Amino acid sequence: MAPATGHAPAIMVRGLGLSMDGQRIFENLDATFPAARLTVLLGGSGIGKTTLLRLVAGLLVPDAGTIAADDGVPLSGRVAWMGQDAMLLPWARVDDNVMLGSRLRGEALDRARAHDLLERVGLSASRAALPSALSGGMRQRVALARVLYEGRPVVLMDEPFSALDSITRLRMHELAARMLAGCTTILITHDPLEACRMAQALFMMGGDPVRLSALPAPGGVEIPRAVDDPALLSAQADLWRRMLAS
Ligand SMILES: Nc1ncnc2c1ncn2[C@@H]1O[C@H](COP(=O)(O)OP(=O)(O)OP(=O)(O)O)[C@@H](O)[C@H]1O
Repeated sequence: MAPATGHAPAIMVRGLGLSMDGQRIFENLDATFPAARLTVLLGGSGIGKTTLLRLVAGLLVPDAGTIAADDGVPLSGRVAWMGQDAMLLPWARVDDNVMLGSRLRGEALDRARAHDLLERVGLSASRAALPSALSGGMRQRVALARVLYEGRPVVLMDEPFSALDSITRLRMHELAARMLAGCTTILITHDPLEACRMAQALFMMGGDPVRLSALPAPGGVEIPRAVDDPALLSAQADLWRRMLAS
């Protein structure tokens, strides 16, 4: 099964300006998120990472500037979102949670696709369960299946694995990297290991006004990288130094 439908565009942010409650968040911010790659976005707490993702998702409207796909087609309707909280409906079964988007849009439910995705995330046996019967890691796997069910070429992930234990997190990296191949993905994380395992492009957000600085990703587009890869370990140490210095 293809991981996503539609062309995965590059996303271009140009001259972005935003203030909220009298506080300037962005001023003349530029960034380019490459097509069909997983971009990791790092940066200190409160710098504006989630706000940038919300702007890309169309959940917020900027005061100035543009956010556009490089193919000229509007981003609207081409974006899926996954956050730290799985945000499952507690009264709906796992498979119904995966198909929630179809139900909300009044479309036919693609049960076969939902079940296939649940199998791929290792949750076939739980597809009729309620979310309350699942662990945190299982809930995040349902959320991943739901994002993939949407088949959108652009996927925005706001610290999706941060609430998971470290082993489950490593497993989620395997799954997400495999299943998001071909999508234009932006992943926010505070975890240097996650950044170095997953990034095909890596940006650090910081400064006043806020800017995005490109950092070298550990090399190669094959992700996730092995936790003991020397290039990863060296990049991770470098990231820790940068984060401690910022
Ligand atoms: N709805 C809102 N109204 C007013 N200010 C907001 C709103 N949402 C966010 N902000 C402010 O915008 C700034 C950026 O917040 P944002 O959540 O984007 O940061 P972040 O980098 O994602 O932080 P963290 O890593 O802690 O999640 C913060 O100063 C925050 O207080």
